[in-house]
Amino acid sequence: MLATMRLPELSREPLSGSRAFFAVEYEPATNEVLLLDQRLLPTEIRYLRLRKADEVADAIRTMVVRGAPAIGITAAYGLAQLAAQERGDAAVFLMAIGVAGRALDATRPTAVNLAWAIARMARTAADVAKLEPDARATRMIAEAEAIHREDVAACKAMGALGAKDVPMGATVITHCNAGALATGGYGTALGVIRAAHAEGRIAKVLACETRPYLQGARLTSWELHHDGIPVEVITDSMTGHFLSRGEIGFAVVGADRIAANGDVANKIGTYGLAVLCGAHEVPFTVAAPWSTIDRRTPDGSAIPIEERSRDEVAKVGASVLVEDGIPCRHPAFDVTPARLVRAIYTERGVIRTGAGETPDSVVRRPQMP
Ligand SMILES: CSC[C@H]1O[C@H](OP(=O)(O)O)[C@H](O)[C@@H]1O
Repeated sequence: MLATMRLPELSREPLSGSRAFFAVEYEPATNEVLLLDQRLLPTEIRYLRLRKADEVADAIRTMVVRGAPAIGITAAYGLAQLAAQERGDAAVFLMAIGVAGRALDATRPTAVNLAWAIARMARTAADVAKLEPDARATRMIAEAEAIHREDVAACKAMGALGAKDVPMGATVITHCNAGALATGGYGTALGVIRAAHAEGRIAKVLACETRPYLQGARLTSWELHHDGIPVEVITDSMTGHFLSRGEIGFAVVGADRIAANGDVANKIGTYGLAVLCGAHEVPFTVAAPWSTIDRRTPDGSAIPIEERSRDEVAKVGASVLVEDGIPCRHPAFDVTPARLVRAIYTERGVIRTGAGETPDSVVRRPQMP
């Protein structure tokens, strides 16, 4: 694993669409997976060059890269990288992809995009297993790049749809980071915010700090500030105060898994924000690619909630907040019931959960020509 302190040179245009920064890219010339180490933001910009699938799995597990779509794309590149390294026959190739896929799948349980991307790469592996090694690798890399490109396109499509619902001159609140740092580029909730800002709809964004891992304070404010979008950081405990004073007009967050009935798993603290938005009649909305929707999960009660390390609650950097030996709980996600969600913006259309729609409503809707 090598590191560089500046945007790495790439042999082609970044698929993220940004020359400023990216969460994940693949470098075909060296067969490396490039990751911005988000654990160090905002104080240090450091890119890691990963050369083995087990390094990629560790990077997802330790949140070098995080965010539902971004970890799916990263896992896809990890499998493509392995495909370029594995020279054995079809059986050996499929065994290697299967072992690595299971290791990647075990890194984080809640974001369904991870399992979705691994399953898609496994199907490709089965299709190409009997080809010559170079041809196999080419197809696997192309599939991972397609997953990446599709995610960026989905972010822009859902962004445009969600922006239409943002009231002119709104102060918009968002929780955690559902931006370019959490996706292949542009962002889901921050995609809605970027599109609404481009249309002159946003007065400012309130970014919840998002304890305990602080993705809002460390990542969302960093992204929006660098994009010239006015942003203020508030502590999670301040949301009720600003809602009660009528200072927030719209809420949009990301998602890690959306159940068949429209229940939404997202970063811990999302449910409380949704309840407060409901109490103050502020639209609470979600933006997510279709790969986040898991129609095999009937409702939110069936979504596995990742429990992360005590230390992510008990410590911030070198500061110890909780004395050793005192237990801490750390569910990394919670579930917001569909009844509290006004709308879910996806690249396939808007699920008007506030009007009783579910993901199936979009599937059944005649697609625009
Ligand atoms: C665009 S989905 C981002 C989603 O993922 C985050 O979780 P984590 O930072 O633990 O990967 C958070 O739930 C975001 O809304």
